[in-house]
Amino acid sequence: MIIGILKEIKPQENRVSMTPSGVDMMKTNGHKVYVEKNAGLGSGFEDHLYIKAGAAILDTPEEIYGISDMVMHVKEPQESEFSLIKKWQIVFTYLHLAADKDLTHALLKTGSIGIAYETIEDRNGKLPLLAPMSEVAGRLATQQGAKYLERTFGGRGLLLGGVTGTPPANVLIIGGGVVGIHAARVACGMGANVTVLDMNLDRLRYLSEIMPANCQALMSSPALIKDLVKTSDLVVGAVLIAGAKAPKLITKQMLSTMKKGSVIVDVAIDQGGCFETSRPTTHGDPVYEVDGVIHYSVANMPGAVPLTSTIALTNATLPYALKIANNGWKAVCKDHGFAKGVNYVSDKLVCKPVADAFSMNYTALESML
Ligand SMILES: NC(=O)C1=CN([C@@H]2O[C@H](COP(=O)(O)OP(=O)(O)OC[C@H]3O[C@@H](n4cnc5c(N)ncnc54)[C@H](O)[C@@H]3O)[C@@H](O)[C@H]2O)C=CC1
Ligand SMILES: CC(=O)C(=O)O
Repeated sequence: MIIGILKEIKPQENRVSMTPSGVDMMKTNGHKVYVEKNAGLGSGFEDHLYIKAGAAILDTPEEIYGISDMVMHVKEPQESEFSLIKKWQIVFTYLHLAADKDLTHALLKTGSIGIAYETIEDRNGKLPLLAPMSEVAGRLATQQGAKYLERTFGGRGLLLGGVTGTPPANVLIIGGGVVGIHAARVACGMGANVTVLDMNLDRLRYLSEIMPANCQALMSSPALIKDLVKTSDLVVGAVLIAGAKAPKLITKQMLSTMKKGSVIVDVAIDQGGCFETSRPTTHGDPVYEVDGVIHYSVANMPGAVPLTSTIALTNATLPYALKIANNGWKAVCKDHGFAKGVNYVSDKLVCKPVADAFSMNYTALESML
């Protein structure tokens, strides 16, 4: 198979979808890899490393799209790329379609096959290609929250852990999955008073067993969220219903009861955000204020730390890319977890949560195989 590695063009996105060692692995398996010029630069991989591993470098995205059977990205294709995507080309990347109707329509028009990292499941129903970036984003959520609580960044002027004789900050984390646990670990390590909410009793039991004493894990409910936001200094939104638009858990009215200068970090913004007042921001302009509450809602948080994120991401994506290249996407769909990653085939939406998000027609993937 011919695989094309595109340079990310989303603002301040410095990750890349394959490392030179991934190229080497593809080559060993008999595949050809083309890498767009300088695609790996932001992650510390110069073109000569890709050439040494066996890739050829092409100057433009036009050339990469033109020659490849499968293109790989980190983030969703941007508007300038829609006309370059070929019919029946495999587009393997994060797509987050449920958050973006225009993107969904644009990709369906290309006639390509969209396989989303974030909806592929493993045999335990977990999301192995989302997890590494959720680990990064969870840790960053607390790091960014702590920063924006500083007075010079517009916050209340509170140190997350406090110091001797002063109270720590109250951190509320809604969603105790991968993002949630990593956000909680960092906040606990910094000495904050942490509450994690989830709907899944098994997950709450696990969190209660392994988290330190300054973390309590509670059953999520609208009433409890309404109550807790009033005393929270930092709130992290970390819920997910796989593939679907995020539920809105903090309304504008609830926001108005929060302390001025408190911070909310909506990590779930890539699925539309779980706070009513959230809108996507960028690393260049990451925050805005509503009712005196600082909102941080960058949709590609791991892009801030590409040296860590690229390695973590490609460790997870490469085995799947290799399976697609070795067997073809249809054969890999015999694995039901992988099949969940296929979001659209030509002009048909085959991911039900995405179809539901926009009341669009859903086609069962089986009928396309
Ligand atoms: N902004 C960014 O750069 C990034 C965003 N994300 C996003 O972060 C979100 C969370 O991802 P993960 O932690 O990997 O998902 P996950 O599936 O590991 O965890 C989600 C948790 O939310 C819980 N949940 C669902 N509804 C809830 C509710 N109403 N109240 C409380 N908990 C609820 C689930 O039980 C689950 O434990 C996703 O939207 C993901 O796409 C992930 C990585 C980077
Ligand atoms: C998960 C995702 O969309 C990201 O890492 O940017």
